[in-house]
Amino acid sequence: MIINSSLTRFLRALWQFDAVSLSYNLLLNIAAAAFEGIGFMALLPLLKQIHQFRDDNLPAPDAWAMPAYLAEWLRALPADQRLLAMLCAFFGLIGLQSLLVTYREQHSPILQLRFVDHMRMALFRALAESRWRFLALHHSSEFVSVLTNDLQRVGIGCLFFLQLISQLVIFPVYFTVAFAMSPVISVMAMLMGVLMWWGLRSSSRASRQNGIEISRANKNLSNDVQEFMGGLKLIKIHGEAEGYMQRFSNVMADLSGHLQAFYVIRSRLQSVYRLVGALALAVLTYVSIVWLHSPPETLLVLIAVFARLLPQVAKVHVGFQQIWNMLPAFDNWLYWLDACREQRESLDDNKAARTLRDGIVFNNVRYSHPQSRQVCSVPALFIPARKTTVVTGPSGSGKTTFLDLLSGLQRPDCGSIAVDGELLHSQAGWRRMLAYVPQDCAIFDGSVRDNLNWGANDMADTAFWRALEQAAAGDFVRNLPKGLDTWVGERGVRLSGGEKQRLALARALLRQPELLVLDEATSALDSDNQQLIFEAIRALKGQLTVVIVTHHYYDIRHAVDGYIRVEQGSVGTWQAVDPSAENYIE
Ligand SMILES: Nc1ncnc2c1ncn2[C@@H]1O[C@H](COP(=O)(O)OP(=O)(O)OP(=O)(O)O)[C@@H](O)[C@H]1O
Repeated sequence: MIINSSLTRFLRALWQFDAVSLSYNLLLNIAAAAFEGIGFMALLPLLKQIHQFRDDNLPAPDAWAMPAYLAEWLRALPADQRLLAMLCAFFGLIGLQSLLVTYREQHSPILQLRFVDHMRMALFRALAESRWRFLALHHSSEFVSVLTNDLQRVGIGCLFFLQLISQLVIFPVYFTVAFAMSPVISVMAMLMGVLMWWGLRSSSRASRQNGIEISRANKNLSNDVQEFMGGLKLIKIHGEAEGYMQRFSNVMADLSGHLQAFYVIRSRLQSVYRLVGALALAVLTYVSIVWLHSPPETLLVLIAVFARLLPQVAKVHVGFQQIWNMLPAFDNWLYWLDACREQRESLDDNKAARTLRDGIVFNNVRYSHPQSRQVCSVPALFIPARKTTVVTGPSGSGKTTFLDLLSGLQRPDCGSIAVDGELLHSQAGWRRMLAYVPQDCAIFDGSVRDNLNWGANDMADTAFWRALEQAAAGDFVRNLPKGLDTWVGERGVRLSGGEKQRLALARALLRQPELLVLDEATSALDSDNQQLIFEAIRALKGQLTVVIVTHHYYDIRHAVDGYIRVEQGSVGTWQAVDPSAENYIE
């Protein structure tokens, strides 16, 4: 039941993806099967007349299993030419069929690859559009595993499914040929096949359960690899590699165990089919000769049909196992796709940015992290536009949480946040108005230019250099071996911490934001570099709204207009700064 509903969902998704291509693939399969069947039918009169073609004692045209005009024409030919004509026809039909099969074999993998790409893109998009609150609750390895391992398995399963169609289509053709030769034997063979299928039905459940275990083991492996790679530097420094090796070895043993179990299910099935198939063939041959006294040519065709049919039945059964095994991976994809779509944000990020005129008002806002008792409350706060505000408070007091609310990443549980009098979460284009520089500044593998551009390629170099100068990063980028085209490595490993943060600030400024949010963006800098950034922020004073979290608030006093104090999850009001006061923030 569970298997069937999963299969239905899979088929629906494939159909909805590209009904035309799927139908075309199906038609190719039917055509190839029909030609194979007709080729086989051509064998029938051929075999029937093998012992007759030298004399002219030919059967009547209606006994030739072909249209009467064709039988008449063949009868009129001399015996040797008749045989030659039939062999040519047989070869022609099989040739045509093999052309169709070749074409189908090319078409199916393309359809499968497109389908998997489509699934991957759908999940990517759903992830990108879902709420941060939901995403932050789940480990990224969950998504990584679905996007890589699970979808790869769905691809393999999909290919098996497309092949299965061709094998299923060929069944009735073979059966018709066999039935024309001997109805009794054919019905007996079919009953045996159905019995065998029924006897082996438990393998379907085993394959599906095994598929669930493989998905789980793959997710654990993704998780461990991600954590290992993320902490590699520290693991090496602390010499903790051995512990990880042990973890890897356990996770891999788990995964290989389940993969092996599936190979065992498959090979057992194949060997059962070989054995029972041989037995069935022996029984049918015996029945055919001893009880039914079938002529040798009928027996020959029957054996030929069953010799081809049996491996097909085995292939179909194994193909189904592969599909049952893949379905949990498909279900995983569907589960996360639906979950992400349910958490879709309604913000229309494509709307053009506006200006921030007056300021941002928080009114009785409360927010609590999911599965946590930590609450962030903002009873009444007004952040004036075009001012630079520093947010201070002890570690863990809720400063980042407050910035997440301000940037619209998190929605308040109650209360409201309004920008120029309009509710933040009903504002189209809010994200276009702001730029955010977090503690971990997310530099990705690519050139300096790629990082400034978020991988796109639509800005002039002059804009880059202007932003780099503003972020006090112009000198260091000029000194890089290839300037803007220098590769910075994975997570920017080829740059120092300070260089990464200045690059991230330049990238933020390139967006020409109305609101610039910096969350301890100078934490990795020495005092000289920090001073450079603070100078850059001072230069922006009055041009845009800046909100900056820093523990070095004394050093930035000349660059800011006001401050907000956060204590134990409670965000205070905006206070003007008097930089001349010795201890300006109480
Ligand atoms: N995703 C989360 N789920 C549950 N609790 C969280 C989550 N993020 C933060 N918290 C909790 O909320 C509280 C405030 O965290 P937050 O990161 O906002 O503090 P902070 O003032 O920015 O700290 P720091 O100065 O150390 O960066 C902390 O106690 C933290 O444990």
